[in-house]
Amino acid sequence: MTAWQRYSLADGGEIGFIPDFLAPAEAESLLQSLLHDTPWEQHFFFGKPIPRLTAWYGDAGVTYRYSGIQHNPEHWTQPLIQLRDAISENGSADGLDASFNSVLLNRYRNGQDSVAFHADNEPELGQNPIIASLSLGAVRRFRLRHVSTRETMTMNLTSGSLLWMFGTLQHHWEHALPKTNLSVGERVNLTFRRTNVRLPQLREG
Ligand SMILES: O=C(O)CCC(=O)C(=O)O
Ligand SMILES: [Fe+2]
Repeated sequence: MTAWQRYSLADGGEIGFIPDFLAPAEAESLLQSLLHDTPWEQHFFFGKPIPRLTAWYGDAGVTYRYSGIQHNPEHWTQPLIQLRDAISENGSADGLDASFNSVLLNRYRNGQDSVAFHADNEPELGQNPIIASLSLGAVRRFRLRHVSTRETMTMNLTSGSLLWMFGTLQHHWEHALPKTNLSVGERVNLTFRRTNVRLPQLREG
């Protein structure tokens, strides 16, 4: 595994990139098992299917809200536990205290599957979340865009690569995985996160 490529972006956004976190054969076999073994779900947004399939794994009680619906996580599988721990260790080696309690899987079936510009800024993720994003399968372009200056940065997320997002990135930058007309195969992306459990609101009086 090579060292981190580190990009410090405007206003304190930080990116770390390891192109070969997993060897090609390892990435391919993980891709095949995830495609086969994951309970993929199709979600809808205002009645329209979102252009990708998803799955959510995590510690018991770490729920995930989507379109106003509370989702319970799938139980961690052995391969996902191993991956989670190896990724945390990779973060620690570079000074990131990354202990994850959940992972969101996205499956992009072809070039028409995508994710629009957004920031991972849900309150449950905390002030400056540390997110690790592992890519498997087809190479896709990942775009970052500053929310006010519109400066952009584009990276190719290759199979087996690991992308770290941290610092103030989610405040000042959005990211997207655009559609492509190229004929591309399946891609699976895993974003490991620490999601704080929402406690019920205590009311006074
Ligand atoms: O697929 C990717 O590389 C990005 C996924 C993403 O941004 C997300 O799930 O929040
Ligand atoms: Fe995201």
